[in-house]
Amino acid sequence: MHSLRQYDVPLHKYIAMMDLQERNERLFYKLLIDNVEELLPVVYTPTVGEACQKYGSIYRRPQGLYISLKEKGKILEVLKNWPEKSIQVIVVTDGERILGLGDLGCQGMGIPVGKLSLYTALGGLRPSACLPVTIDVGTNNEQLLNDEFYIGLKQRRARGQEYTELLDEFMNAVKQNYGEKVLVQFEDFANHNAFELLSRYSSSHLVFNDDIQGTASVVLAGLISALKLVGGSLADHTFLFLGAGEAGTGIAELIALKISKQIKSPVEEARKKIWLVDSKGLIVKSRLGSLQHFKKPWAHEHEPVKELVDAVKAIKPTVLIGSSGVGKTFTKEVVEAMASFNEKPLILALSNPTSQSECTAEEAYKWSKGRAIFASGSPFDPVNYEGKVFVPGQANNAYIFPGFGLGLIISGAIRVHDDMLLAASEALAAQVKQENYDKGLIYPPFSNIRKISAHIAANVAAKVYELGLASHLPRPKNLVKYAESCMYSPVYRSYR
Ligand SMILES: O=C([O-])CC(=O)C(=O)O
Ligand SMILES: [Mg+2]
Repeated sequence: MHSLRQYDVPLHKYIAMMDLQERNERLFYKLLIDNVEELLPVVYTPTVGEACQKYGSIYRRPQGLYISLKEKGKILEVLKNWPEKSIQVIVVTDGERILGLGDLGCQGMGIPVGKLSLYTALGGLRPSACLPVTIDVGTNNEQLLNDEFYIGLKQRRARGQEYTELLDEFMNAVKQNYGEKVLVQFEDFANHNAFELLSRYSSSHLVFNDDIQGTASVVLAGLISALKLVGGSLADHTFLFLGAGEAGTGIAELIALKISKQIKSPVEEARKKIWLVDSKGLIVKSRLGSLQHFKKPWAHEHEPVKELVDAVKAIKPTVLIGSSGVGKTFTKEVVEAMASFNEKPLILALSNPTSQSECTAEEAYKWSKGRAIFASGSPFDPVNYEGKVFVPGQANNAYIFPGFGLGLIISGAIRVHDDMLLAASEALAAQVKQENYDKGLIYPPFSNIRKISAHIAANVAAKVYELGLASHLPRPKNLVKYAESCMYSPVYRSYR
């Protein structure tokens, strides 16, 4: 830590951490686990975003497995080249929508690598059981196509049948090589492919889309927990989203599912409390003809509204959620409007990295005169507003996916079910303590994350058993203890 702290530039810390991961993996994880709050922003969001943007020029040693269009027909062979044979979790991207930074092509590899480091550090999966994969189908990023240091195929993205066949071959090869209990986590695909891949493989493979489902679960946890501060039940609230992509519609769907279970009515009824704004304005019935399929369920009866601020004034949400990947969109006017009709406006600025955040923590507190309950996807430092210290929470899927994955692995789950996402949300929300609420936090601190992950894993595994989707029988009695006992710890073996 002493050497790492010599670097002022976050990217230099990132490079030093990657070098350490290569040189001494145990020490890397020991450091990360013991200093999680300090190092998470280095190996993960936001620094990993900058690392992906500059991946070609900071490249030292290869990490992860690249599968390109050129390997079509030979993917199984390529998988067999990977030195580790017993893989439990694969995180895969095609780099088309890296965080809120757009198409970074092959340089998106930083994301699977970073996510899997967290699987080990936060969730206790063995490093050797984790496989980062980047599928290289080209990039439409002109700057990268003209960059001499670009590490991927220099061609525009393959689409349609060529793309589908490559992904299909990959998914089949994965199942053939590692069996049906390997978890495949899709990460940072563009909307059109993300929804399609999840629905295509969710009935044949153990698949999980972190941006759709992981984000949904972490946000729902934050909302359940925030009810302690704002009062009422979930069904008493009105939700407005800026952004109707993977995160936005994923979160909206999970909130609706939770509300429908609470009020014992169909999910269509619950959806009426939830409104989405996309780049063309409020999603309303009159736009149905031109909406992408994943937005259609959110088209409610209302006159067209173009601007977010006007949608806020018209809908009067109690909860405002930013998930569009576009920064600085929660303007002073938007936050002030939220604060004008809410005693404690709940504002979640989820887009990553920090540059894409809808507003900063300081802005949320200042513009709401210290009344907002705020959390963001990327971390912000505590804010001193008029003598009071506010600690913003980090509503990042990193709270959920490591424990969620651990729960699937220890139970030998063969499929993911939405009820498992609800189980993860409830477990996370239950970990928020009074001392956290006192600081305005709706998430527990990351410093306890391994314990939190064990609780999430246990609740998820319990649901896997309950749904009859577990293959590891019999069910362990104490699932929290069992989850803890399965976790990898970076200790040296003792030699005599
Ligand atoms: O990586 C993160 O910090 C969260 C995430 O999945 C994304 O923004 O795509
Ligand atoms: Mg992501």
